[in-house]
Amino acid sequence: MNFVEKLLTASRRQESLLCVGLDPEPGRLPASLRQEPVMSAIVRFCQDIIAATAPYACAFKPNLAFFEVLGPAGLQVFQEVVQAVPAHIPVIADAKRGDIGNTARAYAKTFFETYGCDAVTINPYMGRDSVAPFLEYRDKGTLLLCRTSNPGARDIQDLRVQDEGGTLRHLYEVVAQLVQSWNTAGNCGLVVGATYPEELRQIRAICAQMPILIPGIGAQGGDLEAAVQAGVDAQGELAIISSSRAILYASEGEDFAQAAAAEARRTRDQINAARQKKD
Ligand SMILES: O=C(O)c1cc(=O)[nH]c(=O)n1[C@@H]1O[C@H](COP(=O)(O)O)[C@@H](O)[C@H]1O
Repeated sequence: MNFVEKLLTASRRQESLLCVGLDPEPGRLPASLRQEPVMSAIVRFCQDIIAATAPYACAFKPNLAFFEVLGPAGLQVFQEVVQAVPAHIPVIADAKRGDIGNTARAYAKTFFETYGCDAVTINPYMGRDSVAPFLEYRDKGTLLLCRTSNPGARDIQDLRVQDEGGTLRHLYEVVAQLVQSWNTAGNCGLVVGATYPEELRQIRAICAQMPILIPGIGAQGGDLEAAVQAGVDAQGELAIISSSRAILYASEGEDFAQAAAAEARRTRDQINAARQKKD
């Protein structure tokens, strides 16, 4: 089963477009976990969050920064967290890598083979040959940054450049067009912030059948309904609406897992309501 099939299967089974982001911060763990050594505390925190929110999630997205910051043992923690995700739910490694060919090959092997992730976020800035080693893994997903959720996204991604046909377009539109042409194996996706629904709508029009990872709801304040309606495909699927802090830290007390489950369920239901409204 390739990434898109696995994503659609999980999404339909769970009736969910919600991706739970795993961005664990030691300072925000509940008091009881803060008594434990930090590595085991983070593993336990993520395991409990995964178990509590899995019924409402179509994917999990651990962000490497929050594991790498822990030092050498952080990658062991990352591995344990990836392994805690139920086998039927895809894991998206949020790594935002991008480098020359042999380095990219090592990154691809790291995320797809060493850690067994289903997809990885990649920065397309270095071009086709830097992405090619990821695309060789036909059953895995390569999700390319297109129009990110942060305010500075416009600094570079909104520049007007000529596309292959000589038409002036925003750089993010040209990225979407290029990724569409790289998608011969059906294993590409895009990353577009929920904070920019109009840009998301334009990108969905260019890449009608590609999965789009959409972070920026919750803590970043993106308009959930607008993002869902702009981001889904014609069938109301293939949008991966991601939220990290709003779910992870729904409660900083001992009831953190129940609170995360309640927030995940509420978000999943809001997303589904927005999907239905679009019909
Ligand atoms: O690639 C990403 O996931 C990503 C792209 C983007 O444009 N904006 C964005 O916030 N992200 C990631 O999505 C997560 C958002 O976290 P919350 O704002 O806590 O929901 C973080 O891990 C970000 O690194």
